[in-house]
Amino acid sequence: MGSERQKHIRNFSIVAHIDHGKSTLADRLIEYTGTLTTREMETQVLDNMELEQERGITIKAQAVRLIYKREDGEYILNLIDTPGHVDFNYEVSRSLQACEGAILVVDATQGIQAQTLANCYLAMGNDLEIVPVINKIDLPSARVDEVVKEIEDVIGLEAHTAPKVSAKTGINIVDVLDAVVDRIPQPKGEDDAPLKALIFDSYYDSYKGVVAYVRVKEGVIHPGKKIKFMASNKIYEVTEVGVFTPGMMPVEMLYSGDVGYVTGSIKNVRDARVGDTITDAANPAKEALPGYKKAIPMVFSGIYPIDGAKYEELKEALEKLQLNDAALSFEYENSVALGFGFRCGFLGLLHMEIIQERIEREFNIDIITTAPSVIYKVFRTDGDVIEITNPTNLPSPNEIEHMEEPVVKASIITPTEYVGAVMDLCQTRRGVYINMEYIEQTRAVLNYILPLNEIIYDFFDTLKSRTRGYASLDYEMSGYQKTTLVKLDILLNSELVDALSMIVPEDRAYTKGRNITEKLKEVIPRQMFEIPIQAAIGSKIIARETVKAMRKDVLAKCYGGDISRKKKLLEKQKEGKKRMRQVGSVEVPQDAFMAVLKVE
Ligand SMILES: Nc1nc2c(ncn2[C@@H]2O[C@H](COP(=O)(O)OP(=O)(O)OP(=O)(O)O)[C@@H](O)[C@H]2O)c(=O)[nH]1
Repeated sequence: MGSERQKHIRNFSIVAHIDHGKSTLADRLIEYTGTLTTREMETQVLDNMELEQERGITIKAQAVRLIYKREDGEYILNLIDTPGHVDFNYEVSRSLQACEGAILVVDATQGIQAQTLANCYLAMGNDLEIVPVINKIDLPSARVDEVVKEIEDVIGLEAHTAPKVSAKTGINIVDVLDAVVDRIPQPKGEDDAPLKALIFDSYYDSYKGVVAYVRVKEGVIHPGKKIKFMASNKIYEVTEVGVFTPGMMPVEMLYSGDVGYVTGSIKNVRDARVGDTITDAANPAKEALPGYKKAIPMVFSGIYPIDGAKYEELKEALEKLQLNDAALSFEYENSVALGFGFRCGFLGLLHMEIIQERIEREFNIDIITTAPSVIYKVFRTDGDVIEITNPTNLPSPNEIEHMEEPVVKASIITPTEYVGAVMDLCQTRRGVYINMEYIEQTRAVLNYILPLNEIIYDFFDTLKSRTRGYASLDYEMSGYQKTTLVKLDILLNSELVDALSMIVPEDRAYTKGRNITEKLKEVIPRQMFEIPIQAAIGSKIIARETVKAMRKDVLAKCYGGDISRKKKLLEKQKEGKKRMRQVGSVEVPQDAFMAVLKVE
């Protein structure tokens, strides 16, 4: 039946479509329960990564303990924050496993959006109690009654009694706390059973070592205890356990039902993987907690240091990032054009951009990223099937029987007036229409099968611009489909640049080749000699542009003998050079590698 203590614990997450106010609501809950003073609040506390704030999205799941006092007693509410972007669905799912319930925030001006549905289904799949909360009721454009109806009709959750709040102004926030206490079940589990604690997040701290965020399901955990990580089989002694207030506050013991952290001078996060179960080394549990939905990288690209000497540094940076990011994968790769680097696997394009930015900002390494690729399956004529994430490794056409590419089931919610525009976009991206449903006659849910390759570049941006920002997108992997694909190569000054090769559908190769050569012509600066830019399939050239030779030296601009000015100019030129990479005989700017992706 659970202990007296557990009656006063609730573990919950907040899920929502992006921008529906999850972080703002979390802040209000923190503020209301007095976990932080208003001054400490300043900015949204749960989004505390610098990058995250700039992009306004929640990336890493975090936790905070709220103390809520009301007439019938004092409750410990453990709030576990979850990310809202499709790239990070895996983090949502692992956070949800640590909870008994979830608040589903729906923006009263926007209603149900694609990720409202996706996150809600994810929570339902984890058997969580879902508490809908209608947010932004302070806005004049709020349509509370309609949104209640949408939630009831589309999701099938009772929503008349849902808290109707403004996370911004604080209206009715207490209703949310009451709903959490009254509707979300208390945790179960026995303190005297063998320890089972689920790691739902972790990060590397240079003083404490790996800090594992845990939900204790059974048993207790305290400093001095020898613990075993069931997947890695590693044993450590606990040095500290604690709770999030939201800073880390050490406590004597974590009991079953608790959410907190565990440290143990763990040097390597691979020993304490997210999703693993911690047990008692002396009295181990018979089996681990059911595994998480594993994060599988979907998008791969090469990352190379601009300065080849920084290869080791780049490796260390990736290792460090991996400590905090179970979904990031990398392996050594070698490119003729770019030298030593790494083939990295990401959840999606946003994830990739975030990693790139962190390498440059936090580790101060200038990098070149090559065109992202999905995982292609190549069925060889000799009967073997291989998986390709780097176009360079594609066997020659005569060795290929056929190829398959990954596809996703995409679900797009749009106001009905943009249905035509959305269908048109999906069509040009090789989409296959499945069906369309209506939400209250004003909006439509369009379901398509789309090649993953078509949506990893700029699908989302294009969708947004074609629907004036109103459409929302969610997608899930949906297997592989047979497609006729070819490798498109780019030659600079007649030399093949392996890092610019990409795999494209055969019927798109010509257009793509033309667009890429045109784009490269724009981004490659003039040099001392003429540079032909060619696109080729095998030995067949399908497009060509030329960068004309430079006529004047930069110094020619300096009249007279103003040395300091000349110096400045040379200095500036050196700065510019840093972002360049010598590829064969040609200097290629870093953004050329990304620019080729952005071509339609
Ligand atoms: N008017 C009004 N604006 C709100 C309310 N709640 C949130 N907002 C605003 O909506 C925007 C998005 O809020 P966030 O809390 O960052 O949304 P989120 O769901 O956490 O978004 P991600 O972290 O990006 O997933 C911000 O500009 C908030 O200030 C509300 O109740 N009323």
